[in-house]
Amino acid sequence: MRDHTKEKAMAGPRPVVMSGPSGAGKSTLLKKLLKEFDGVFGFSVSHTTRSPRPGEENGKDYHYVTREVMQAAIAKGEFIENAEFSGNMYGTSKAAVQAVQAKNLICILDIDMQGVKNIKRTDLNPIYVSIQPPSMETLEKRLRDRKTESEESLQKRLRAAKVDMEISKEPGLFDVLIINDDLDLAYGKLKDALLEEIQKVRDTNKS
Ligand SMILES: Nc1ncnc2c1ncn2[C@@H]1O[C@H](COP(=O)(O)OP(=O)(O)OP(=O)(O)O)[C@@H](O)[C@H]1O
Ligand SMILES: Nc1nc2c(ncn2[C@@H]2O[C@H](COP(=O)(O)O)[C@@H](O)[C@H]2O)c(=O)[nH]1
Repeated sequence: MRDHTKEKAMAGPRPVVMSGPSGAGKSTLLKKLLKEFDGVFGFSVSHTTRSPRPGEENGKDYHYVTREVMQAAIAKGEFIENAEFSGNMYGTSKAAVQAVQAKNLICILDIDMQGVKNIKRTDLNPIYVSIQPPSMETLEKRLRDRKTESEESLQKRLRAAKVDMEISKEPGLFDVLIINDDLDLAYGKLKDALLEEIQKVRDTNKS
């Protein structure tokens, strides 16, 4: 069967992969982008086996599924990438990316470091953006203040963050590395990095 993900990836605007430690501020920044650039960006809704947090919506923030359902879908080849993070499964389905690309929008993927490495093996050809916290201390404070994690989950995320912060320094792994200290400054840098792609979508939509 033909893989339409590949055809669409080549035809439309380049997707954007946002990665970085849990708590660095990826969701905060991408939500600002989606709000300011309505009709330019679309979010790739991942699947996860973790439970929804208060305020999260099934089908909007994630597709919340059981491990059995997710494993079966992976076995059927429905996922571009998948990973185990902090005791749960996460993955990007082909359908999630296609849904955004079919609307000719810039597809944003919020994925962990394993996801980045796996996407590198595909021909999705995204712009790779790493969002990093100013320090481990700030990251821990942000995660604690967010009040979404148990102590066990928090410790797992902090351990993963240390590894992520080291690997993200690897030359050539990311196109853009943003330290999210002051939110407005970080958001400005993110917009600057994506300006060319944003303009392309706007030009296409005008014509
Ligand atoms: N520049 C900033 N200054 C202060 N607080 C921030 C900043 N950016 C984000 N935050 C806060 O830090 C917390 C973590 O941010 P966010 O949830 O966006 O991180 P994330 O990288 O998406 O995490 P995860 O990978 O776990 O989903 C949130 O409570 C958010 O409001
Ligand atoms: N490899 C993938 N990683 C993903 C995906 N969706 C989210 N994530 C990453 O998981 C962690 C934790 O997310 P949280 O919502 O539980 O805080 C975070 O680093 C996300 O970037 C995915 O589809 N694939």
